[in-house]
Amino acid sequence: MEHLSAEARAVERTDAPPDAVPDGQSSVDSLDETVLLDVRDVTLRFGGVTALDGVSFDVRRGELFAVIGPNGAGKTSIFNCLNGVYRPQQGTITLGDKRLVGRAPAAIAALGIARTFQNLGLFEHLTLIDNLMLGRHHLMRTGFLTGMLWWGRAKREEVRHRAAVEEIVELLELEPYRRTPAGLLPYGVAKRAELGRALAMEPTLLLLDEPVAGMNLEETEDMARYLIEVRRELDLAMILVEHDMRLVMDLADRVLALDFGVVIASGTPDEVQRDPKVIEAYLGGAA
Ligand SMILES: Nc1ncnc2c1ncn2[C@@H]1O[C@H](COP(=O)(O)OP(=O)(O)OP(=O)(O)O)[C@@H](O)[C@H]1O
Repeated sequence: MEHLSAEARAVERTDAPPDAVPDGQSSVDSLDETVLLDVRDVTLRFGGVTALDGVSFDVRRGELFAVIGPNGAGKTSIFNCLNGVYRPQQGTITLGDKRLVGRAPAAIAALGIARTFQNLGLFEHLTLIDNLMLGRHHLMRTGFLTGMLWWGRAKREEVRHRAAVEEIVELLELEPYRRTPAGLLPYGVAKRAELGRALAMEPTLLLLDEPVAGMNLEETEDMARYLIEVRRELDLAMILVEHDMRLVMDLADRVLALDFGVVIASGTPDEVQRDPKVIEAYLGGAA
């Protein structure tokens, strides 16, 4: 299984476009300047529909980067290009020194991109712990046959993976639900378990697809707290697609706004929030 070294995960960019580094913004200034993900000029068409039209952006190591836009703007299409489900007709996507376009979803997951799903990617009949263990499947080296032949090694590997899963359970305060089948988890907890499943993959880049969709205010605030905690504890970058503007503005370091597959603004949350094009397209002139 191919894994990136810490060095290979990130390449120094010296040709960042001027709008990629906004001036005088403390939250951005404190970020690692090293680019982890570079998306250049990506165009994706479905017949006559252009879902993404020359989209470019980059995500730095440890950054929480948000993508916003009205329905049909192209947010999900970006995620599907990043994880190999869609293949753009034009453009490049680079993670560290690895080009992603043309790779299969499993190969991209093995390079360190994990994703949470809006409608939950959990196996309902499996316990929370087993769902998290499955998240680590691609990290496990012992297959059934080698497990039979080298029982001691398989056991040691299982112990190591269970310990890693328990750390995630602790981080996300999921202890009371360890043995609960995923299908019986309360909604807010299931969304957190979904985050845990993705974290169990030990990603370098986590794609968060509407992590607070359908949540009440209390659950949303809880999730925000866990995302902050994950960020503090784990060395990973996140791309957040979310309709909850308060969450985006509170958590994101930088925001990219799309409309009809075109980038209409990018910068700090404040800059994007104030951008007239965003107000018109996304907030319908209400702000
Ligand atoms: N598989 C597909 N086949 C045809 N058209 C598609 C497909 N996937 C997306 N599109 C089109 O591409 C455009 C962008 O869709 P996308 O789902 O990426 O938007 P979105 O910003 O995620 O929207 P939402 O907020 O509603 O989830 C839309 O016009 C959509 O109809």
